[in-house]
Formats: sequence, C-alpha cells, structure tokens
Amino acid sequence: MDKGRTVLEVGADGVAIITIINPPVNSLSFDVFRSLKETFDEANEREDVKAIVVTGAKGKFSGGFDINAFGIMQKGVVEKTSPGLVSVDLLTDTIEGGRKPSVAAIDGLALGGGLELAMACNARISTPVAQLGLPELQLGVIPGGGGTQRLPRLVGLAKALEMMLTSKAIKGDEAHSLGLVDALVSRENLLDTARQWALDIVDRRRPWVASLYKTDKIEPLGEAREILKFARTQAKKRAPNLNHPLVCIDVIEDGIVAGPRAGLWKELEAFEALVASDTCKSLIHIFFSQRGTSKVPGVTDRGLVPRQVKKVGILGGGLMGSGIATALILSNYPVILKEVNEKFLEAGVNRVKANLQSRVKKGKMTEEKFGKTIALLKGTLDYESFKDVDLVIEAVIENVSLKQQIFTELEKYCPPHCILASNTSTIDLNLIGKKTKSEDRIIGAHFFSPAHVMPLLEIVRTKQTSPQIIVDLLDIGRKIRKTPVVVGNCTGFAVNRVFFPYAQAALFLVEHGADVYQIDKAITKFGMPMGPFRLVDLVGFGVGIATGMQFIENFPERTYKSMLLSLMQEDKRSGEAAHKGFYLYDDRRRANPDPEVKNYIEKSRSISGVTVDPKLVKLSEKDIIEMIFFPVVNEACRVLDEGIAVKAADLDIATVFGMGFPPYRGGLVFWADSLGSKYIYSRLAEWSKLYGDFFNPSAYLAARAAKGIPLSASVEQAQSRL
Ligand SMILES: C[C@H](O)CC(=O)SCCNC(=O)CCNC(=O)[C@H](O)C(C)(C)COP(=O)(O)OP(=O)(O)OC[C@H]1O[C@@H](n2cnc3c(N)ncnc32)[C@H](O)[C@@H]1OP(=O)(O)O
Repeated sequence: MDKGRTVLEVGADGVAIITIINPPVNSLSFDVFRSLKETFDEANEREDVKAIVVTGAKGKFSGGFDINAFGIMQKGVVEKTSPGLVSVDLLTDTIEGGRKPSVAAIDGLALGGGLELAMACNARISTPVAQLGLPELQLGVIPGGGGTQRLPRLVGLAKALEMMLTSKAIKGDEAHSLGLVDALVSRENLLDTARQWALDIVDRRRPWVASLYKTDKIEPLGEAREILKFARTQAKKRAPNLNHPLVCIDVIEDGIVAGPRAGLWKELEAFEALVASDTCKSLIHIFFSQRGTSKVPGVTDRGLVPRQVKKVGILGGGLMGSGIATALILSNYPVILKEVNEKFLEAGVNRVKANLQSRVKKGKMTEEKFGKTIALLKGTLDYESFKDVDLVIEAVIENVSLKQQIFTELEKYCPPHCILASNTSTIDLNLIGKKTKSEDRIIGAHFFSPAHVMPLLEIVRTKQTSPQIIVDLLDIGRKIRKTPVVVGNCTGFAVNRVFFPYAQAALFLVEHGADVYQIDKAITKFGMPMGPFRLVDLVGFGVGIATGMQFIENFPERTYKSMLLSLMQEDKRSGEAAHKGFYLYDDRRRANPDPEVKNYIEKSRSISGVTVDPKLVKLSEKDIIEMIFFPVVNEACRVLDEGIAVKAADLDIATVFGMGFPPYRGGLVFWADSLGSKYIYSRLAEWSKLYGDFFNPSAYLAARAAKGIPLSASVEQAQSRL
C-alpha cells in the first residue's frame, strides 16, 4: 500500500497546485517523494501550466522526512527512491532549477525535509503561526535534503547554526523577518497569495531566486570560519558524547569553501552514514517510544473520551505542590491551593509567584501574562471551594496516616466524579485509599521536582483505578505538556524503584574502596546529568534515607545497607541545601570535592564490617558504569516482570525524562539490549558470588540471558522463544 501521495490541480490562471497528502503530518515518505517527482515533472511539461505552488493538505505543509523510513534504511532495504536522488535530482534539479517557478505555501508545519522542500522552491509564503525548523539533529542525523546549504544562504550562518544545533523551530513571523519566508499572510489568503506570487515571478515582477546560489546573507569566509569555530566549541561543550553536531558544522563549512553543489553531495554522504549510527537508532527509538507512552493496552483502546477538567484543587503548597500548581496555571487551569494555615499558604502562593517571575526574568513571559496566569490561582484554608473541582492532587508530606485522613475528607467534600490523585513518590496507593469507598478514582500523579520544569508525569494506577480516570489524567498530562507514563502500583513505582540501586551501588562501591568523585565523573561522562553522589546531595539526605527505609522494608534481600548517609547527616552534612554533603557548595552552588568525606566513609566501612577490596579501588570507567547501571537494569527487569511497566519502551522514556538517562543511548533498556542480556547476566552473576545478593540477577534477566532474548521483547514474544 502506498504511504502518501501528492495531487496536482491546474487552475484557470495556469498555476499548478501540488498538494502533499500523507496524514497526520504530511511526512515525506518514499512514495511522497516519488509522487512529487511525477507531479513536478508533469507540471514542468504541461503547456497549460505557467507556475507551480506546493502545499500540504489540511493546514500542514509537512512534518519532514518520514521517520519510519529511517528504520527501512537502517535495515538496508533498497527503496524505490534513495535520499540521494531526492536532494539533488528532485529538490535541486527538478524543483529549484525547474523550467517553471515554484512557490511554497506554508501553514502549520514545515520541519526537516518539509522546510528543505520549501527552501528549494523559488519563494515561500507563510502564515505567521506556521512552525519552520530543521530538527534533524534531534534524531541523530543532519538535514539531508540540502538544509545545511540553503538555510545559511537564506538567514545567515549564525542563525542557521542556531536553528540546526538546537533543533528549535521558529514561527512564520520570525522566519519572515529573517528572510526565510518572503511574505506573511492569513490562512485564508495563503493559496491565493502564493498563486499570484508564482505568476509574478513568471512575469518578472518578483525575483526568481534559487536559494542554493544566494550570496547576500552568507558571511565572508574569514568571518564564517570564526562563527563555525565558536559553534564547534559550543557543540562539544553541550554534548561531548555526540559527533553528529560536529559533522553538521563540517558539512556547512564544506559548502562555504567548495561551493553549495559540492556541499550538497557532502551532506548526502554524511546523512547516509549517520542514519546507520547507534545515536540515530537510539534517538528514533526515543521519538516513537515517547509517542507510544500514551497508548495503554486495555485503557486507551476502549474508545473512552477524556472528560473536561475545569478546575483543579491542590493540597499542600510546598516545593511539589507549588510546582504542580505552576504547571497547571501555565496551561490555563484554574487552581485552588489549600494549606493548613495562613503562613504556609502565603509561602506556597509566593513559591508559585517566584516560579512565574523567573520566567518573566528570562524573557519567557510578559508582565501582562504573569498577571493573567497568577490570577488563575486562589488560596484557601478549607474545603469549601472543593465542591466543584474535577481533579484534586494531594502533595503533602509522605505520611501514610495523614494521606489517609486527607483522602477520606476529599471523598466527603469533592464531587463524586472528581479524580483523586496523589503525588506520593513511594507510598502504596492502596494504603492511601484504604479508608475510602472511592478506590476506582484514586490514582497517582507523580511529578518530578521541579514539577513545572521536569517533563515526566508518572501516572500510577492500582488494580481498582478505572480506565476513564487514567484516560482523563493522560489528557491533562498532554495538555500541561508532560510526557506521561502509565505504571502499576508498588514501592517506588517505576522510576524511583528502577533507580534505587543507582545510589545503592554507588554506596557499595565507595565502602569497598572506590572514589566518590571518580564515580560521579565516570557517570557524567557516560551522559547522566549528574553522578549518584551529586544527585543524593541535590535530593537531600533526609529524602535519601527515608526512601532507603521504604526499600529496606519492601526489598530487604537486595538492599545494600550502609550507614554513610546517616553518619554524614548526623554531622549536618545533609546535601546541597545545607551547603555540604558529598560536595561543598559555594554561594554560586558550585560543587567542590571535600577530602573530609573520606573520614565518614572509613567510619561507615567499619560499622558495616567491610574491608577495602583492591579490585574495586582502581576501577576502569567501564567497570564503574557497569557496576552502577547493571543493578539498575536488573531492577528494571523485575519491574517488567511484575507488569509495573507495560512495555520496555515506557521504561526507556521514564529513565530519559525522569532521571536524565542520555536519550542518545535510547533509554535504559534499549541501552542494556545493545550490550546484550547474556553479558549483563554474566557480570551480575559474577558480582553476586563475590559481593552478595545486592547483585543477584533477577529471574527475568536469567531467563532471557539463557536464550539470548532481548530484555525489551514483550512477554508474549519471549514466551514464543523460551
Ligand atoms: C532528509 C531530512 O532532512 C530528514 C528529516 O526530515 S528528519 C524528520 C524531521 N522532522 C521532524 O523531526 C519532526 C518530527 N515530528 C515532530 O516534531 C512532531 O511530531 C510534530 C511537531 C510534527 C507534530 O507534533 P504533535 O502535533 O504533538 O503530534 P505527534 O504526536 O508528535 O505526532 C502525530 C503523529 O505523527 C507522527 N509523526 C510526526 N512526525 C513524523 C514524521 N516526520 N514522520 C513520520 N511520522 C511522524 C507521530 O509519530 C505521531 O504518530 P502516532 O499518532 O501514530 O503516534
């Protein structure tokens, strides 16, 4: 079956309108490219056609190259059209160099290959709200349809580099002021203006421009080299593990030095090599997995329609509650924030104000918008105004009996349709709802701190939570621009539970002789935003110890028991907030190693009765990474085995968006599969013999390793092979 097409319609004015049709985003599949070639050839040949306008169906120009086709290319399947033919033969020779002028009429999206197609046209007309960008780097590749050559020639090198290296799209009005589009019009006038523009080019009333050969915007060689040098330094700093941003800069430079046509060929060569890279495979996995988290079997396939949420109640104005309130009012939800006394309430409201003010300071929000947004927040000390809320999110301290009391009160004061959510990060939701008769509408809405910034929303369902409530919360998650992941109920849910061994393994290693700062360095070099010790400092030892207790209670056989955090906390070294933990913090919150930490480690070692193991003192970076992450992978296996996560890809997304696992490694399980279940099992088995049950491989890992089955294979897939 064909994946997309274009249609050609010739008007009485002699303008051929070529429309791309490939829902939902008019992506450019091989079939669309083949069809574009046919319709452009036809339009160029037909006597009754004077000029050409290309546009996308249903208000979307094009979301770019069909990302599914990367998979086809990676498998080495030869397709009907190769991207090489697209960039030179189709875009450059047929469209840009065609016998008749072409104009792109852009509404909605012109991203990646979509913008490249538009740039190959001889002019571009856009709506002010259309989004134009080259986000290819986000997928581990560079633009492959001439984008590296045409964009710098249309908007100048510095802006083009910024757009490509950040993958951020710009709106039509900015594109107009930069010269990327030639005119801005309303949606209603888009096609008529584009038609007239095309005819004006024919009649020489407007210039017939080939962007590839424009010279007025591109900087002279010396200046260009300086800009490129700066961009290289920035790219290396921002993503030291990534090569493709540097390849992108090289290809741009090649085009400036050797000319744009040579640049096109360089671009193609680099594009094809990058498509086969592990980085590209990982980032494409992340792209589709992120969109897959909101497809929950047995829940989102029932045809349920999310109910409208008009008003939200939040209990607790602490760090989490105020962050959640901020996220909601930023998406225009009216919020009632409840606290226990005036002082706490004022502090909570002030936190929300401060969150918004920081956006104003950064220029992301106007004073006027600040006023409108904060007006959506109302404070209260009682439940009076909860009688018409559609959703409540409880965000008080982690205390079971307090939460139980709150939920019985909520049941009394909130309407019967209201979603009753808790932001607990560890407590069993069945316990929280135990004293109510509303267990079917109780759900976990676990945000990550700071809640208005961190992108993940862990939605926790119990066996009783109704599918409608899950569908409602998924919808709210999407509206507040979070990536939701639906998981089952257990201690720590998916993210905290999977990542618990991260700090545990680190504590094990230092008690056995490894160095705190070397561990953090190896882990940040791997691509985590911070190592386990820096993370414990950030979270605070109080939370670290309390979470540890939960795990000791629930998974005693595999918790590594260390006194190190308690010893340090006793000495008021409780993390970044106290200005000292594993690091010392200066006034600018810069973390500096502290030789004194050694004394605490020695004390803790003697309490645990552990001796230094010479093998663990001088570990290679690879060993550090494996000894920290394989226990994390092992726990992920248990979480999959118990059905807490429905699919491995959900854990990949949860680890990337909740813990900052490097997306270019594809998420935790994807990365583990790149190493192989057999290898991970053999390492853990070896360590469990040497160092005890903390490293004991799980049954799920053992079974998959025995048959060489990937950890990400679904239970059904695995069963058919076991
Ligand atoms: C040769 C060239 O230089 C190479 C390229 O062009 S690489 C591709 C460059 N393009 C991109 O990176 C754009 C990627 N897409 C996006 O950023 C966003 O999807 C978007 C801004 C287009 C739309 O966002 P939004 O409205 O939130 O919808 P979103 O849920 O993301 O996507 C809707 C559907 O379209 C699909 N889709 C989006 N872009 C796609 C693409 N380029 N190819 C294939 N499918 C795509 C999504 O997978 C999703 O499918 P689903 O409904 O089955 O899950």
